[in-house]
Amino acid sequence: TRSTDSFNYAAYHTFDEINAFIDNLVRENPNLVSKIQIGSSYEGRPLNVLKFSTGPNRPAFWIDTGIHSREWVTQASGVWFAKKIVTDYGKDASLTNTLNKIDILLEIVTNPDGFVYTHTSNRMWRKTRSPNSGSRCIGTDPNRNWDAGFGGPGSSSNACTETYRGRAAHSEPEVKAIVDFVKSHGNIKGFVSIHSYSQMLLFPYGYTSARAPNHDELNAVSRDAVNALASLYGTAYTYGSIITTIYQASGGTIDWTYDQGIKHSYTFELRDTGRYGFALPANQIIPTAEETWLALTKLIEHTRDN
Ligand SMILES: O=C(NO)N[C@H](Cc1ccccc1)C(=O)O
Ligand SMILES: [Zn+2]
Repeated sequence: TRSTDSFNYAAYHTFDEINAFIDNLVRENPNLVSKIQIGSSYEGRPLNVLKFSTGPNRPAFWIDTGIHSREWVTQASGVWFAKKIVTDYGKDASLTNTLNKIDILLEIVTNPDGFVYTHTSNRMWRKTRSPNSGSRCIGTDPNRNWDAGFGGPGSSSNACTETYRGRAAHSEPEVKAIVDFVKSHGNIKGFVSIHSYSQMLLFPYGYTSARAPNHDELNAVSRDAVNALASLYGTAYTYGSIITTIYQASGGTIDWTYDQGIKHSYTFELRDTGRYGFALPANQIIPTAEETWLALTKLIEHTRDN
């Protein structure tokens, strides 16, 4: 049997277990999956991206999970998405159509230093683990470190806060690696950064109340996506721009990708709405991943076809 067939998708896993899963998936699917190391974390861990591709020089759709390390249902969902893609290619018409036209790029452990820290030291760690000169406090919020309204309202200059933006835009190697990859790839058409929790589907902007030029398109696609998500287990999501739906936040991932020209940029906030929060029980991993995949499929199809 294939190792990734016996992997326990209904449990939370360590960084090493997820990296072993990644290598097994690549080995089992050499004609569909490859691993790209886009850089290294502050503490020297690999930043690994899975590439699902059936042909060269294609546009791509990016998904990242786990940029905030404590949001464990997101990395676990990323693992499930990876297995779903290799399972459904050649069987599901929509996914097969997608992968015959565009690539899917998936970074599962986007903040590995923080993720290891949540396993070893502090389950509630959110930020990176880089030191801050002049402070005893560790870490930068990787969802405030992007060069998009960087340093504006909705981020903190205090290294001891959860939303510390960092000494400069792209100061964090985990962020810089994605910035460099997006720029060098040059043909990423859709970008989704997955967080938990709140049950929301969000689109730009967070750093300004200005409407995104394609706001109506983003809103309509989000509506379709949350309706698809709810169709499975009835999980209710809200949706809208970051600043109107949650709060003002500067230096966020998808504001930067949007301003790079990636007009199909979204952020998910997965289950739940606060009962368990970041400590979502493992028995909700697969249901969460299944319903989220239905929404992701809508975003991917729209990007593929537009
Ligand atoms: O932390 C989370 N979710 O885990 N998201 C919030 C809200 C958010 C979402 C998307 C972009 C910017 C801001 C945050 O403070 O970063
Ligand atoms: Zn988050």
